[in-house]
Parts: sequence; C-alpha cells; structure tokens
Amino acid sequence: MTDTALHVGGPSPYDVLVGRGLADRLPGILGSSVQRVAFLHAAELTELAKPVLDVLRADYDVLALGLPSGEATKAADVAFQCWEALGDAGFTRSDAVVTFGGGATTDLGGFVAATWLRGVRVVHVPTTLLAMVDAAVGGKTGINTGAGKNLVGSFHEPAGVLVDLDTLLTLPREELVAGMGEVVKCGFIADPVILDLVEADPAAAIDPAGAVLPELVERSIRVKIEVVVADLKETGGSDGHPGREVLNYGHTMAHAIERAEGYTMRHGEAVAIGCCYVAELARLEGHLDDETAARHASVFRAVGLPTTYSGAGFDELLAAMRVDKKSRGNTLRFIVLDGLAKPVVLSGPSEEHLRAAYDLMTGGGAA
Ligand SMILES: NC(=O)c1ccc[n+]([C@@H]2O[C@H](COP(=O)([O-])OP(=O)(O)OC[C@H]3O[C@@H](n4cnc5c(N)ncnc54)[C@H](O)[C@@H]3O)[C@@H](O)[C@H]2O)c1
Ligand SMILES: O=C(O)C(=O)C[C@@H](O)[C@H](O)[C@H](O)COP(=O)(O)O
Ligand SMILES: [Zn+2]
Repeated sequence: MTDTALHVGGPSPYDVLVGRGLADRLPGILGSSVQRVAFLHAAELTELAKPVLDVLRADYDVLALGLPSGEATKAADVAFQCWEALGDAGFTRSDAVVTFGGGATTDLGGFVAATWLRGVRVVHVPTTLLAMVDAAVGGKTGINTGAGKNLVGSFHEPAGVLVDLDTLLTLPREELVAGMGEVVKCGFIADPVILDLVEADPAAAIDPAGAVLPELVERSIRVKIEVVVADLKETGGSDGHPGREVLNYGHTMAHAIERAEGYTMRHGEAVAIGCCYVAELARLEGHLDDETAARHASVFRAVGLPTTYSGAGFDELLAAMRVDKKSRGNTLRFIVLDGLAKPVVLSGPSEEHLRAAYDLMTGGGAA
C-alpha cells in the first residue's frame, strides 16, 4: 500500500498521512525549530511505541511520559502532572508534543499541548481505529469532569497526523469493533458507501490485514475533514447543514450512557447505541423513514456492536443529556437524519418521544 496524504485545509493546514510504518515521517512534520519533544503515550503501549521513540530520540531531546490507559487519562490530575513535567523540563513555545495511543491519549495529549504556554505544536500518532478515523483529526481536545464527558477542552489543531495502519495489528478485536461505531456513524451522516462496504462483508470490514478496512479508514477521515474544514469550531453550518455538530450524531445519548456506566463502556459501543436511539427518535418525530431507522441496528450489529442498553433509567440519562454541548438553556438539541446522509438539527423533541425512544433502546428491559 502506498501512503496517502489527506489534506486538511483552513488557517492551520496539515496532512493526515495514512500508510504503514510511518515513524520516519515525524521529523519532517515537527520541523527543524523543535528541540524538545514530549512523547505522551499510553504506558501500556511502550513496546509498540519503540520505533517512534527511536526516530524521535535520534533528532530531539525526548521527555517520554507514560499515561494511564483509556478514559482514566482524560482527567485534570493527569493533565496537571503533564504540565508539571513540561515545566520541570523547561519546555518552550518552540518545543512540541507527540501523542501515541487511542482517542483518550490524543484527547488528553492534545489538551496538554493546547494549554501549555497557551499552545504548542502537537502531532498525533493514533493507534486505535477510533482515534485514526476521528479523535486525532479536527483539533477537538478534552478531559472529563464529574458532570460529564469532554466538558473541559479546546480546539487545537495538530501539525500533522500519522495513521500507521500496522498499529492496528496489535489492537484487541473489541477495540477494533468499537472503532467501527464512528466509521458506521460516518456512513449514516455523509458517506453511505461505507454502509454498503460493511454490509457486503462485515468480517472483511474489521480485518486489520485486509483491503476493506483501509478504504473505510480513508473514507471516514475524508468525512471528518470535509466537516471540520467547513466549521472547525462548531459555530454552525450553512445551507441547512448542521456544521460540525453533525459529527456528534448519536453522541447525546452515548455520552449520557458512558457517564452512567462510570466510563467503563467503550466510546464506540456507546455511539452505536446512541445512533440507534436517535434514529428511533427521528422516526418518532417524523424525520426518518422506518427502513433507514431499522438499518442502524442492522449495520451496527453486523460488526458486533451493541444496539440496546438498559443499565440506567430514563431520568438519569435525560439529566446527563441536558449538559451536552449542543443544549441551549433548557432545550435539548440532537442531530437527526431526514434520510440517509441528510443530517439536520432537531430542537426540543417532546418528552413523550424521548421516553418512547428510550423504551425501544432498552429492548423491553427498562431499568
Ligand atoms: N477529539 C475527538 O474528536 C474525539 C473523537 C472521537 C472520540 N474521542 C474520544 O476518544 C476516546 C476513545 O478512544 P479509543 O476508542 O481509541 O479508546 P482508548 O484511547 O481508551 O484506547 C482503548 C484501549 O486500547 C489500547 N490501545 C490503543 N492502541 C493500541 C494498539 N495499537 N494495540 C493494543 N492496544 C492498544 C489503549 O491503551 C486502551 O487500553 C473517548 O474518550 C472519546 O471521547 C475524541
Ligand atoms: O469531532 C467532533 O466534532 C465530534 O463530535 C466527534 C465525536 O466523535 C467525538 O466523540 C467528540 O469528542 C465529541 O465531542 P463533544 O463536543 O460532544 O465532546
Ligand atoms: Zn465520538
């Protein structure tokens, strides 16, 4: 496979390089003015990170910081420890951060880079499917608070993203499957060919050594790039398109479920359930046809993702959805589909429909 450079335009343009074994491309992206590099990686991935670390150590003074795995890393105390380490090592504005890991690592590392000295260069090296197709691209960074997911953060675009598909070879199957949550989301909101590819051969779609997964990765990244270039800071779209909020399809309920589960459920799994929830809500509100609504559960299930959830009551989930960033005052707002790849904003749906969609989501086993 030859490398592909997907360009992200805008005021701070950069490339997302997709290929295999890309570590030696890092110095070219970091540039010659950088002296020190903070290498923020999931500590459990130290062995996998070795080729990248070797390349960095050849050219820079490297401060390697091993971080907790998963969602636990998206916490204020972890960010604080990174800031202290950067201060101790004398990091200046011409130095840089490189992140290496899944979306939790790129979110935390991106946030540290965005806030240190009010912003230093960051390059993301995503190592999960989810981080490749979504978290590492577009500049959203963030950590969680007691009230909910990603409530503190900033927009800070990377100087580049290295998507080394070889890193997926060590990724546990359940993490690959979780990444498909965001891939399939992209299919529903913008690129139905993704859905056709997954439906045609679900096993091939999640085979990290095959040819279908790279195409899905590239298609999903292209969806994300097109959206963020048009509306980087989520201020709104034009011509009836919701803008960047479209990438939040399924996330209003997904984030509420993750919070209810104490962040033990994988994000991509929650997104799959959340997309099925909002498809039912859209159907009940007269937006979406029965067939497209039903296709949600069918595609997510085909790759092994969950589509129902009954672990928390309606009132708890509703309260959590109220602090979603799309809310305005007391008005809940959702991204829904008017049809395949036709996203619109639904403002203030009726509580009757919110609850009816919840009842369907519980699959009859309401908590
Ligand atoms: N900023 C954004 O735009 C954006 C977009 C989507 C998701 N997110 C965030 O991303 C996070 C989820 O990311 P995720 O699904 O990548 O999970 P994750 O970062 O928690 O990683 C999952 C697990 O896989 C391990 N892992 C990572 N790469 C590996 C590899 N190659 N081999 C073996 N193990 C590996 C990690 O160490 C971790 O234990 C959530 O916090 C979500 O909110 C952010
Ligand atoms: O990039 C975006 O914009 C997204 O909404 C992508 C989502 O998949 C991602 O989970 C994001 O972190 C959610 O953003 P939030 O603003 O709801 O925290
Ligand atoms: Zn997401």
